Amino acid sequence: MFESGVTVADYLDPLDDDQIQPNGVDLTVESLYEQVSPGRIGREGKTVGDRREVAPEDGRYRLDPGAYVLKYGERLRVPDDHVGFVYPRSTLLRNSCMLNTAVWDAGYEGRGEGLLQVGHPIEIEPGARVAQFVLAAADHDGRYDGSYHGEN
Ligand SMILES: O=c1ccn([C@H]2C[C@H](O)[C@@H](COP(=O)(O)OP(=O)(O)OP(=O)(O)O)O2)c(=O)[nH]1
Repeated sequence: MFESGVTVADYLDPLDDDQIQPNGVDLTVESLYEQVSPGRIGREGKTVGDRREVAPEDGRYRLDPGAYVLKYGERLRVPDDHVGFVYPRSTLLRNSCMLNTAVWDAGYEGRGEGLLQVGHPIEIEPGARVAQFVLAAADHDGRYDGSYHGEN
């Protein structure tokens, strides 16, 4: 079962009431980055490549097609007995863009990141709502204790 937006709101900060949706809570864009050096995924361990922050122009990001790492504006926590998912706002899809996301583990806490893929030039304002976080009831063995715990 998925929790209601009002319940999900208990696990995010900061938050305005207009971010609370029927089935989840909207996430905003805090900052965007272009990756400038390779990362690595080994059988043991991982590294994330270096990044260059994208600067807004006249109060908005003017994004050409490409891949951008997006840092969300809200710090969130995935409570016990739950798993989190982030979905893009459909307006992104309708504008030929996509936000790629992964699983948000029980016990994770932090200001997470996603991959914004821009298929057609788009303008996005810093602080604009771009995604929605939902929480589903779930069994789990242990809690997230990886290197991204408490990030950002
Ligand atoms: O789109 C997402 C999905 C998850 N997370 C956060 C929450 C999650 O609990 C944590 C770690 O995600 P995952 O387990 O997929 O990363 P990993 O590459 O397997 O890292 P680790 O080895 O630390 O588990 O990152 C994000 O920031 N963005």
